Amino acid sequence: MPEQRTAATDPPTAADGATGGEGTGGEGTAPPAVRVEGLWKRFGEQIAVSGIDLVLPAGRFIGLVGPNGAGKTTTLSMMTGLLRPDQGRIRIAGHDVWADPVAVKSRIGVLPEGLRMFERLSGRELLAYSGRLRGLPGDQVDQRATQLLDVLGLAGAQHKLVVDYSTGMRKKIGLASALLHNPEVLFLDEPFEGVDPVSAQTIRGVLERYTASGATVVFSSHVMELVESLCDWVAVMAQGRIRAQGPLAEVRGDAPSLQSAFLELVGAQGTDTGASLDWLGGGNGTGR
Ligand SMILES: Nc1ncnc2c1ncn2[C@@H]1O[C@H](COP(=O)(O)OP(=O)(O)OP(=O)(O)O)[C@@H](O)[C@H]1O
Repeated sequence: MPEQRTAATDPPTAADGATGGEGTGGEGTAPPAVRVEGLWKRFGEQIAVSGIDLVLPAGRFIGLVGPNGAGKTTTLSMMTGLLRPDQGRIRIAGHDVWADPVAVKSRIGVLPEGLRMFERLSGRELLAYSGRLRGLPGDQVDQRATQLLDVLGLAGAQHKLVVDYSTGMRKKIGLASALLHNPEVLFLDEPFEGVDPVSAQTIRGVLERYTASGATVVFSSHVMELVESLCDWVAVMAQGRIRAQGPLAEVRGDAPSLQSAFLELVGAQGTDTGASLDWLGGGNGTGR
């Protein structure tokens, strides 16, 4: 098992200008967007999340990366109040997810994995429903919904039922719904999966603009090139543990790319890349 990258696993200090004491209220000392302490989750014999600590500063574009089964979705589900931890504490912008759920839910937007939506609503009806559920006035919901549908290229499909949307369209209407109330922190589980390059570029633009205004995006992905080009902060997870966290450049270290740093951090270098599958391909007519 590789060692943790010590410099990058230390929580950021006030000197980073990124975080400070929890709700101390002083200038430049806003609480981090997310603070996780001693978080555990077990499913039967399987430990999905193994006592992790994380500090994700506000105003950053943050990537949570890790191989399949690392515990990313489980962690995001606990951060957003969708799954109760066995042990540990999570605070969003200084508010405890389980002790103060209303304060937390009003501050976050969530695009979960395998998003369940009210599929018999049209895209526009779904946004109207989400906005009203968030307590926004009707005219504001209408205005924001129109703008989001336009920007995300869904205006032409706004009256179509969500059940008839493609995978990418579902991601986009889910994102619109998560952004409608202008949350402080946006959690996205694999937001670019199934999204075409043009739509991905649009989503990217929307998210970059959103973080530039001081909001925080936390998203999970396996696609290192994407994380490297979008994020300024990353947390690397493997086997339920945090292997590294910190500014992208620090986590990447001397490695030529985030991909190489990632392989080293998760201990996947030298993994069998399929050489043992010597029967595969070649068209030699044997063993088929
Ligand atoms: N509801 C569940 N019941 C049993 N085991 C679960 C459940 N949810 C997750 N796990 C297990 O917990 C571990 C972490 O899963 P998780 O979905 O959090 O990983 P992930 O990093 O999001 O993976 P991927 O990138 O493949 O989506 C895996 O071993 C998974 O099988």
